Amino acid sequence: MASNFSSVPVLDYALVSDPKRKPEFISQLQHALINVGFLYLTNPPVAQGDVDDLIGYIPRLFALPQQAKHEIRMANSPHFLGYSKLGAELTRGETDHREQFDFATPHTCRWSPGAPDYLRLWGPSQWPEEAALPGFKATFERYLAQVQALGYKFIELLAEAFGLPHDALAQFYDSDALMQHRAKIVKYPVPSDDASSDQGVGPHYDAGFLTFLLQASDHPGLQVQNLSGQWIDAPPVPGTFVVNIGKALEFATQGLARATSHRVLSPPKGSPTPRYSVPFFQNISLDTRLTEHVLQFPAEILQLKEQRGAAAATDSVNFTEFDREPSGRVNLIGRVKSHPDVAAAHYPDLFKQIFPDGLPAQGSAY
Ligand SMILES: O=C(O)CCC(=O)C(=O)O
Ligand SMILES: [Fe+2]
Repeated sequence: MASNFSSVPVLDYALVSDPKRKPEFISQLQHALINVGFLYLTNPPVAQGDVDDLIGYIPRLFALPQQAKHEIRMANSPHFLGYSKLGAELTRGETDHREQFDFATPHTCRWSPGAPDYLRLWGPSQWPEEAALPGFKATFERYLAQVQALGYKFIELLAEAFGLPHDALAQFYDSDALMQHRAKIVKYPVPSDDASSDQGVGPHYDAGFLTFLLQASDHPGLQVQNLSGQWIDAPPVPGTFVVNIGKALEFATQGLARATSHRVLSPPKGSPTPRYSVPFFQNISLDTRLTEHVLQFPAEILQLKEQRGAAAATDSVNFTEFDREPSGRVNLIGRVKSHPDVAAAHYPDLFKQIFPDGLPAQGSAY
């Protein structure tokens, strides 16, 4: 195996704006995309003041009275946006030990009766009452807009790293107003002394194009699976994002950009504080069928993939339907599996297809 990795590479975004050093960045990016599928980004173009403000809000968000969180529960939302209480989510059929709020960039739902179900996947966020957490919504929206802009820029850099014109992947997006990207604010609580599982979130791949993860406390726990199947730590590094590749981008780049399996372990028993994180998931247009967009890569770039070698078999959640179905449908199926109770309320037909025996015993709290 030519290119196994034992740590996650660190790339400095400041190089991008220095014409002399940008080629260095592009070459490091090419290596990280093809061989690792994860990287740390230092000096990201997101105001540190906004990041710090967001980090300050997170414990207060989770400390809202249970009733205030219940009012914005995900079960209210056909868009799978809102609050999920501890243990409400499944990965590989196992309960994840995390509490979370799903928010998204602004979007007006385009669905109308008779249109495909998957157009309902995007719509407005549910925000806590302004008086309960003054300034939180504005801060988080400011943060999301900056990470969204970074995401589009990063896709251009990725195209360059793969020898394509910088706008080669623009075909996967609609205009800004028609797009929606999603971010979660997550709390991994310290397990109680008698807890049997340390699954914060089980081994999985992300679904979309790129994920930009802010590790918002100093707890390690994120682990990334290398080519031989070992779990490599990706601990928090202040001032950085962890960037990784989703299955849709892997498919769109013919496997050049590697989607890498990862998981999060709960904080150790007895820790004084929980772990917090904010993953931002960059989506592609809901209507895109990936098989209809074949990118033409230079032969010497495609060769780099052959040199990488194959990844060991993994039992992480996979997304096999990508090639045939519109991306919105692939995503909707993923959401139904993760949040069956929300699906039962809003997508009863699809729910019955996927869970013919009804709600699983766990993961049905909201
Ligand atoms: O919380 C983290 O550090 C990572 C979360 C993650 O991988 C996910 O939600 O997809
Ligand atoms: Fe993930």
